[in-house]
Amino acid sequence: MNAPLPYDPNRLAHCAGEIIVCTRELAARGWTPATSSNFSTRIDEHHVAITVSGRDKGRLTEADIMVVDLEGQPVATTARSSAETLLHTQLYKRDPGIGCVLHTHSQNQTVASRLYAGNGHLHLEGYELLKAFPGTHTHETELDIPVLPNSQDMHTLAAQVDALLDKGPLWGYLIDGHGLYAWGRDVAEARRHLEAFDFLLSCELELRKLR
Ligand SMILES: CSC[C@@H](O)[C@@H](O)C(=O)COP(=O)(O)O
Ligand SMILES: [Zn+2]
Repeated sequence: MNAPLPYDPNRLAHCAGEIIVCTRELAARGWTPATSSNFSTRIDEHHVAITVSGRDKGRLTEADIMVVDLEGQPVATTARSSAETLLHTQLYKRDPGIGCVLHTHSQNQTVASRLYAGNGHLHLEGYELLKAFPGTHTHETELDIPVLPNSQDMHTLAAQVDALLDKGPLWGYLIDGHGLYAWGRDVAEARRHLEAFDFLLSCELELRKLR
């Protein structure tokens, strides 16, 4: 077996700090109930900092962040990474420009995923906030958020995500009864996408109630 490639511990400390701050803020909004959700950032070409499985995401410390390689294998630790590690590493592996992946279980995300699972996607158009996504300069834009069937088999989910990514650019997807994945070049961009998706979902849910 080859020795694991080294990574810069200072870069890991930086990544862990970013994950901890971002995750605490999202947890404070109630988007990570009951230890759900997982978060990662890219350390370098070969390594990713990711949350340890099962930790309370509102109370993360550096000990709750570990390193995996792009195959999702732990590096220099016996800790167990997120059960959904593959859904993070598949994105880093496919696109070197991706620097951060955020997954949350907010009520908006979960309810919307249930309502639109039958359609396979939720259609958005006419919202100013669509400009939060790269390459979008007007509210006169259409965007479909895919909704995948849930599975406990990450290879099944990852294959469906790969098929979506083969079709064109994507910044996030819902999983039925589960939550939302969103990503970006760095933590700030991934978070902008996550917040935009959640806000747009909340608008669609509210409109459905009022109609
Ligand atoms: C606590 S139920 C949620 C989990 O099954 C899972 O969906 C999740 O988001 C968190 O899993 P984790 O292994 O802690 O990363
Ligand atoms: Zn989850």
